Amino acid sequence: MNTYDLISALKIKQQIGQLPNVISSISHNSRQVTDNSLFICISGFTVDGHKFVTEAIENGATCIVAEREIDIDTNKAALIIVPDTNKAIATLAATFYNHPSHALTLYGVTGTNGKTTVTTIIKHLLTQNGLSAALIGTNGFQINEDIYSSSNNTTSDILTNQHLLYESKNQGVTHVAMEVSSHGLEQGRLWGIDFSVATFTNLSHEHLDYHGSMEEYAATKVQLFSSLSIQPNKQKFAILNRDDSWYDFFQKRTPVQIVSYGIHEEADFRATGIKYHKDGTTFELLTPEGNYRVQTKLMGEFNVYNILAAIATVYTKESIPLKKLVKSIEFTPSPPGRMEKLENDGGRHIYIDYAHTPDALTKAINSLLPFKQNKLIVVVGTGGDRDKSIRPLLAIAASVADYVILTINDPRHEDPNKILQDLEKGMLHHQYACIADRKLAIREAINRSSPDDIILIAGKGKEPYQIIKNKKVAHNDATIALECSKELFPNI
Ligand SMILES: CC(=O)N[C@H]1[C@@H](OP(=O)(O)OP(=O)(O)OC[C@H]2O[C@@H](n3ccc(=O)[nH]c3=O)[C@H](O)[C@@H]2O)O[C@H](CO)[C@@H](O)[C@@H]1O[C@H](C)C(=O)N[C@@H](C)C(=O)N[C@H](CCC(=O)O)C(=O)O
Ligand SMILES: Nc1ncnc2c1ncn2[C@@H]1O[C@H](COP(=O)(O)OP(=O)(O)OP(=O)(O)O)[C@@H](O)[C@H]1O
Repeated sequence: MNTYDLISALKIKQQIGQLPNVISSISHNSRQVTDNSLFICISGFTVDGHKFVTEAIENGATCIVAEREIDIDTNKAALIIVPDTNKAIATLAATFYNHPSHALTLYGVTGTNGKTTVTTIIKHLLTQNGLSAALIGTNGFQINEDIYSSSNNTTSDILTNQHLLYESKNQGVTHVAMEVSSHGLEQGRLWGIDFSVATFTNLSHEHLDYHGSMEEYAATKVQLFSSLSIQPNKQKFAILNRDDSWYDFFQKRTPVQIVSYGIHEEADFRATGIKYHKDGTTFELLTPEGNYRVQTKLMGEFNVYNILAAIATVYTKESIPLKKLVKSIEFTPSPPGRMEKLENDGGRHIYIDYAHTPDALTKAINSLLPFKQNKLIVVVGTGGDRDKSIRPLLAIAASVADYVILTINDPRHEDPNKILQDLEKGMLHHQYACIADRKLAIREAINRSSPDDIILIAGKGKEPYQIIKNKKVAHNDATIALECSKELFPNI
């Protein structure tokens, strides 16, 4: 792209050196810089990107955007000084990728729990009904049925987001479902992205180490809704959970039309007569356009909410008949690692789930209780170097189980024993063990179990690694559980 066009919208304090004529890519990561790149220095939580300018130039950067003067060889690269590189990167990303969200119908889903599940269902409803759709979130980037890349974050940085939207548009995609995290909103990872519909799942205790209080956390989340602008050519909607205690907070802070969903309160899309079966759930869907019987493979009340959110979102924005959407729900699979049942020869009912908040764990356990014939054993963990206040609350939620194994999801740099001690404080009974090694924790759960017991392994879902110190070490709860059950019950 022509460099002058690219930087035309920037607020520039100073320019040093001759600008290159063209820029072929933009990066904030010196390790990913290629020839004729623009490198933008971001001052992060761990390091300051200004330190990597030399490496960026060695890798081919010909233009540097920074917040202060840096000693560089101006024969190799020009330096542009701006007041705030976090703001500049949003402008550069939108300009470089030519505002792709304007050409797409973009669904943003936020809330403490359910973002991956709701976006996955939205994408499924769209593709099943003949639309070309992409998914961006914790499970990476997917266009229709093809997976293109994995993701480090639920909501990636603004450059990645604009790039993925641009790729979607280039590949003929018309609709994108995107997970929106509170960190993403707070850190401007969505600045310049134009959402058509914003959907709220729920709000409960999480990330308070980062946001400070539930009020601050809600104030961050609500930005997705308050930033929906009223436009003449794009009708926008906010889809809100009527049963969530934060409903009023959200509905007051958005300028667009609200569509509600829920189970207990009066709502535009409401589920009644919910029946939980071993292999799924059925309910009656009440809508302004009539009533429909819904049948799904997904388990638990929380998934009824997720389905309501997805149907309300897609129906409100698209003109797909509800009858067709309801039919598509029948074939919607659970996202990987979300209440995923592991078929095994040991006669145990083993579930892998991504619950890593107290609310999610309670909901996951509640979805299994109707089928409990024998013991319920729960393996639950939490992450090191993250919100410590969540730890005893997770153990309180797990205490509903007959036996609990407290373990660790991602130790990071923290002492494993400290994490276990914090978890242990919440245990409401003595039927538990603390096992820091997650593999041994899963093994112990299976070893302790009897036929017909339910084993819930919560916290990591299908994540293929554990973060130990700053390294990702290969790990897979499902593989470990299946190997252990084969080894422990070879003759069953
Ligand atoms: C605390 C936090 O949010 N950190 C995010 C932040 O990283 P950071 O500020 O630490 O970055 P840094 O390592 O200091 O680097 C600063 C700059 O130097 C650059 N750099 C760095 C090293 C180098 O050699 N060369 C170089 O150029 C980096 O590319 C960067 O531009 O910016 C990165 C890029 O956007 C994010 O990937 C990273 O998320 C980390 C991995 C993370 O764990 N974040 C969590 C807390 C998070 O964001 N979670 C949410 C919610 C998940 C949920 O739903 O529960 C999410 O959306 O994922
Ligand atoms: N609507 C919901 N309400 C409460 N808990 C839920 C809901 N949907 C899913 N869960 C629970 O939360 C776990 C994570 O679900 P999901 O991945 O859809 O949420 P998420 O918001 O995307 O999480 P994250 O952003 O941390 O990846 C599930 O495995 C399940 O235990």
